[in-house]
Amino acid sequence: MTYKRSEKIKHVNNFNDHLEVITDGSSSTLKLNYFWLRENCRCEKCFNNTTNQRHLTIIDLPDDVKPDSCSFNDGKIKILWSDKHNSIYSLDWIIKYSQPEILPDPILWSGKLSEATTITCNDLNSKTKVADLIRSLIVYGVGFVNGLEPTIDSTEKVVTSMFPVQRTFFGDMWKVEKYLTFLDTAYTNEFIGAHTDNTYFNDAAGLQIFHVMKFEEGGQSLLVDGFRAVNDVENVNPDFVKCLKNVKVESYYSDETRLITHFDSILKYSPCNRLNQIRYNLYDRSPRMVPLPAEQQGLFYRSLRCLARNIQNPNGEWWLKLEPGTAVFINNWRVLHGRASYKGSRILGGCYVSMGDFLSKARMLKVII
Ligand SMILES: C[N+](C)(C)CCCC[C@H](N)C(=O)O
Ligand SMILES: O=C(O)CCC(=O)C(=O)O
Repeated sequence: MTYKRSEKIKHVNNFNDHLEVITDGSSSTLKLNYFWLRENCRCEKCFNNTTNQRHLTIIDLPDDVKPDSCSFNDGKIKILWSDKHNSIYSLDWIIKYSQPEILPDPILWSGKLSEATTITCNDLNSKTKVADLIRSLIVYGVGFVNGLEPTIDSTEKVVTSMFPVQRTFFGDMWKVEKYLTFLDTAYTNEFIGAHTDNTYFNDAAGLQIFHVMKFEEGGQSLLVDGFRAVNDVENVNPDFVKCLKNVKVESYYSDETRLITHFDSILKYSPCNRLNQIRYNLYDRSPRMVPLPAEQQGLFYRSLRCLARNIQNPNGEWWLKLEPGTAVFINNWRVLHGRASYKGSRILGGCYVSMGDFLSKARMLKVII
């Protein structure tokens, strides 16, 4: 049930451990736990309105706190609590924090995606245009910015006009050629199949920005909607999706100076059980399968192979040629990327942006409310 903002209160009823608020904008009822209301009092004694942090801690309050009296008018609910504290709550605040954040719904795609938003460098001063790019990254997982100079500086300027760059051991802005600066296929001229990055980090980058600044032959880019592939697996066998959601696999990066590993599931879901992230990288997956018992590894491999077949389904692949001057922005929690092998010189610039910083910008521009 999604409540609209600026609804009106029709009734308020007190129950043993919660308040029920009936509004004129929706058929159902808001059920508000008394302790939740009391510990979220926004008066200056309970809450620091400068730092947006609570003053009180939950053990400061009696377990059985409940209203001695309760009234409402003009979109506000006033409560005198049994601990003799007075609180005032706005209905808009209650509605905002009584339901999940509202994001644009994802739209699954296969093959060439003409609906992805493209903006130009000149659009970066427009909140509306930047919001369009961000919306495309939530709805489709892909967006483009063109009009760049074919340089790292120009790429950095475009990205940092919207988001801070996420630093990893690869650096802040990276420049990728066929020299093994790091021990990864990306730093060769070989084919790379569809994958998401950073499965060996706890916090996989939310965005990956690629700008092919120079190329000679080959090196086309591949994009695949990971959420579409998961949907296809669900249609084959829901138990495979459940397995990929529950089994945690180890990924790793190893070179002479570092060994980075991280255990996590390939599919991760939001608290509302919506697919929130795919962490799929067959290249960086570690041989270590424990603690998964050997007798359960058969189901895991059947599940992963089903996902791999759907990811590698040619009908779902979008092959595109990134030209110097155009940067592709990829939602690395949803869309997989890869590239064809190439000959001669090729220079790829880019960077990561954390999912936290991306979603924060989306909230500031009201793409998420
Ligand atoms: C993007 N950049 C070239 C810096 C990293 C390339 C390494 C990607 C790594 N296999 C991963 O999946 O995280
Ligand atoms: O070279 C490319 O276009 C992409 C390389 C890649 O897959 C990566 O850096 O994760």
